[in-house]
Amino acid sequence: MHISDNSCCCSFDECKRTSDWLLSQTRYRPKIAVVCGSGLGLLAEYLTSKQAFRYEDIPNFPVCTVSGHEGRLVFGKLNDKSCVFMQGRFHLYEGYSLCKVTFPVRVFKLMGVETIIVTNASGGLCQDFKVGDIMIIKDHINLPGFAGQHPLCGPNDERFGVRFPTMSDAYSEDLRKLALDISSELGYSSFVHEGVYCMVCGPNFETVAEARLLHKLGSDTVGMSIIPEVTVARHCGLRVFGLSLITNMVSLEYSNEEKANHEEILQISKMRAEMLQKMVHMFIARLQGTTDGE
Ligand SMILES: O=P(O)(O)O[C@@H]1C[C@H](O)[C@@H](CO)O1
Ligand code: HPA
Repeated sequence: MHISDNSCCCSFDECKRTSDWLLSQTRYRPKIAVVCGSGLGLLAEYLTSKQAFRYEDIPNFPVCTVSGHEGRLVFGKLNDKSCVFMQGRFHLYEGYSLCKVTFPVRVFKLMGVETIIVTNASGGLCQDFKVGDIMIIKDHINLPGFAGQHPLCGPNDERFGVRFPTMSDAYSEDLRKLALDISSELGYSSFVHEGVYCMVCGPNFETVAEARLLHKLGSDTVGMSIIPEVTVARHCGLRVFGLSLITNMVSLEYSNEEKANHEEILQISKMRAEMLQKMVHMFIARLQGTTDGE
């Protein structure tokens, strides 16, 4: 029998080695981490007193291979709070194992991070959504997980979390409520929704039949990321908040001439980055229990 073993590259000791290296290179001790999705690296722009590391310079870190993902880890301050932003993430379709895809989450945990904010670009399936809308992730459908592509497969290391973690409360209700309040204060309520995100492996965009299936399953949006990160974050006890930008509407009809493409997705992300930025910044400012000394 084949037993997948993640201990090769993402064991506790490997994560600790990277975490110790980062702690030795920066005086920041962030309690908040933000993962920037496709074209959303601008979210880190307003950090003050920035200190950035290229992924290739960080021991054990994977590197980004997709455009719109800069590949930099940026530490800095937002509203007097230390934060670390990942400008670029890793995807299963790039050929990385899911333990590599989620490696930074465990490194953050060992560095003392308590809350992780994940963002991404996704295709809209819910017919009430429009391109440019923002979805607060309420729940998810882990399709690769159903098919055995799961970041927690293999021996479980209890130092990170339990063998059988619960996922029914993956996206903190308090944090979702906070984000809804902020959207209303910013006047964004007409284009901010709550919904269910579904992950596919990619890299191809969905066929019409697949899109119809995902819609029928209860997915409001579909994308190629976030869920492995969220699963590993919950496994090791981090609080999770997720935002997905609807960069395209997925075709549910054969007659639809519009086809999703990565360049347009990046264009929409850039156009809406400022609004996401405002939401994320206000959100961080209001996060309880994240004040720090450094
Ligand atoms: O990292 P995210 O999920 O934002 O990236 C999305 C999914 C694909 O990587 C890419 C498709 O354009 O954008
Ligand atoms: N499908 C899958 N992933 C995506 C999409 C999509 O339509 N848009 C952005 N990421």
